[in-house]
Amino acid sequence: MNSQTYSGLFCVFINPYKMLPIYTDSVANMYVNKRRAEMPPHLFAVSDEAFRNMMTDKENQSMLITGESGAGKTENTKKVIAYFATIGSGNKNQKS
Ligand SMILES: Nc1ncnc2c1ncn2[C@@H]1O[C@H](COP(=O)(O)OP(=O)(O)OP(=O)(O)O)[C@@H](O)[C@H]1O
Repeated sequence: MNSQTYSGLFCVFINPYKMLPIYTDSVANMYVNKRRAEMPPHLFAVSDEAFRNMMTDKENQSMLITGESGAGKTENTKKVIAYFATIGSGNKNQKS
């Protein structure tokens, strides 16, 4: 089950209110250095794009995480930070 889809630049997320195995390190590694179209819609794809743009353009990046109360903003923000920690710590899929 995937509760995420794209709408233009946005990744739309429906809060599943249950723990899905979609935020594991192995899933994170699958999104490293991938184009959007190569993988199913995911917060990690947006995160990876921001990270790559930061590294390529040497510019700070912003991510807008918005939604009504209880939509999952806090949880998703934590997942984004965890993704940056995962790829920032280096892994076999990451280009130097
Ligand atoms: N990705 C997720 N998977 C499973 N459950 C989730 C997920 N994201 C959020 N939830 C559930 O929804 C609840 C509310 O999420 P969260 O606190 O992130 O919302 P919020 O948008 O930050 O809310 P508020 O604006 O009121 O602070 C969480 O406590 C959790 O139970």
